[in-house]
Amino acid sequence: MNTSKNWVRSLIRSYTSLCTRRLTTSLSVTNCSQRKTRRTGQIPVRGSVFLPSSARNNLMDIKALRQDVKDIFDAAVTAVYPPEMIRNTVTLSDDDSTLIIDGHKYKIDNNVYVVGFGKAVSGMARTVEDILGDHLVKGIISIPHGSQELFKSIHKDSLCVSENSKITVYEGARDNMPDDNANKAAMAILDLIQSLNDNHLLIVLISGGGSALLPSPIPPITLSDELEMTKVVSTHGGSIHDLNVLRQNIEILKGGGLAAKAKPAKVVSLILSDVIEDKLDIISSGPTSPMHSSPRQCLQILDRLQVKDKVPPVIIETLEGKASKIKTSREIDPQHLNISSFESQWDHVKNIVIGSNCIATQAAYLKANTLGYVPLVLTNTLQGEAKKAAKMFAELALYVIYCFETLRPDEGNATLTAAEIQLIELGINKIELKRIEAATTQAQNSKSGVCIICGGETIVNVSGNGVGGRNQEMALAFAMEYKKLTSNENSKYFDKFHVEFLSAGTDGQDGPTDAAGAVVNRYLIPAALSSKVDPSEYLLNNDSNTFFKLVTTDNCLIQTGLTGTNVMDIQTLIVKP
Ligand SMILES: Nc1ncnc2c1ncn2[C@@H]1O[C@H](COP(=O)(O)OP(=O)(O)OP(=O)(O)O)[C@@H](O)[C@H]1O
Ligand SMILES: O=C(O)[C@H](O)CO
Repeated sequence: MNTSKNWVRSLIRSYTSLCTRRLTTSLSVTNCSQRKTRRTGQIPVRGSVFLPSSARNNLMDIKALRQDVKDIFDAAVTAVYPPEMIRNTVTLSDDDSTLIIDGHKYKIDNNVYVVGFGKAVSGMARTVEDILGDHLVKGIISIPHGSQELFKSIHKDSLCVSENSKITVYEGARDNMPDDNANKAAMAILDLIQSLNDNHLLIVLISGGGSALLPSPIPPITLSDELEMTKVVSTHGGSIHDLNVLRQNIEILKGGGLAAKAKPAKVVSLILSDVIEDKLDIISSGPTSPMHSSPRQCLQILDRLQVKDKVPPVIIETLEGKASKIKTSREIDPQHLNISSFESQWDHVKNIVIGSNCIATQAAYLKANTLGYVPLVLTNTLQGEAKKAAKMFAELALYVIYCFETLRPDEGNATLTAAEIQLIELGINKIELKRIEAATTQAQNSKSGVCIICGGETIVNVSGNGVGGRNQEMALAFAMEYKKLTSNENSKYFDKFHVEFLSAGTDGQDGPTDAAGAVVNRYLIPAALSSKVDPSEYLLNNDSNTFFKLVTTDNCLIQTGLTGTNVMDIQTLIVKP
């Protein structure tokens, strides 16, 4: 047997043994009682982390790769910058008489109104007003507390409404929770839209965070009942989908309510999606989208989460009352459904998604291509535990390395079996594996690297008391997992590859930190360990941000500042020989 085949065999053996070991290793177990003795809540800082000398020899390559991965993320965020997206979608005809929105024409004559709610709506509103000029009669937007001041302080004035704006700005929903200010904004919006007639055009600006910024409980439910329900559902395992289905059924303006109240005015919604699969009824609870849920489904959600006795009784009574009487469009027997009358309820409305995670990852793809990589968008629906996603990315990095290595003519593809099994278990399907393999072949032929791009939103069940976010946690977990996977007798083969992994939020803020996310490579963990900093302690304590702040010579934190947009998170993995 020739030497290269021996090498492959030993690689299979060590890979398989690693897989077996991994099944019995748990990264996520946290011993809270141990940490109760810590007074500060964070692991004490033991010194800074410096790059090892092996890394310093490769410094130029490492720096270039890190810059590339950051540039790819920047390109993704820039593509969904609210003013750009609005300008790409909305134009005024040369004679100033027609507004063209996504190809649809609206005759206008000083008869346009604007309402909006969401974290990215401020910049959208500014641009719409700039385009409309005198055609805009009046507007109201509801945006997060302190955002105008914040955008000004970071010199992003184009994200703030102008000084003499006709748009009234309400700021509220501290900590993404419905509050009095947001409720006042919702009631002002309700008054405005109810005053419109069929000569009016209403532009609705919607982005993530809009649900909390537009609370409009149907009496006798009160704002505090709604707040209580929001807290209970989100702290008992309810997803944003669960929460927004409930909101659709207990609020005036959600679940299509805004579009219904604005009738007979024409309604055009410009939507920046922050949810998986861009579901219109879920983004900000779908104020201008047909509702696909019913009170009965709401009761089932509360049953599943086992919170029926924790939610204010008035909400349960309302839902039960409605469930006994009302049928939604979905519950009506299709044979008896009068399709034309259902559609006519909606023919005054157009919902247009102007920005999404898909658009952002597409821009990342183009940038990676320009930088000479072979790019691949793997998914826009990455979900689940951040640590589990990290494991998947580490396995993917290894898989790409194996593809690069086994593409050598005399080595066959035996090594892929163990890697494939592991990745399939982690949710990557065979077609995706084939796409990665094809990209690697292309990279091999063009002597470049592979760049795998993903988007979506993961979760962290925070059990520690450190400071971090889901993206920083994923980046740290990736670095640790990659180190673990490659620390065997074949490590010198893995050392022939540069691996750079970034995970960051497009809104520029990852959890309650001032970073958008983090970028890591294989030097990080050895550097930390040799500086007597144990990364696993930080990971267990959900203290990724503190950990990355220690890495002083190799800036791992992505610090964009608030970007003014929000289309979930982006991950980029580069593997280059
Ligand atoms: N110490 C921590 N380590 C890791 N993750 C954390 C930590 N503290 C909070 N998080 C996570 O941060 C998330 C909240 O952060 P963030 O505000 O960025 O998300 P969001 O509410 O989904 O808003 P958006 O969709 O606008 O990003 C929570 O899901 C929580 O799991
Ligand atoms: O506001 C909301 O409901 C979430 O951000 C999803 O759009």
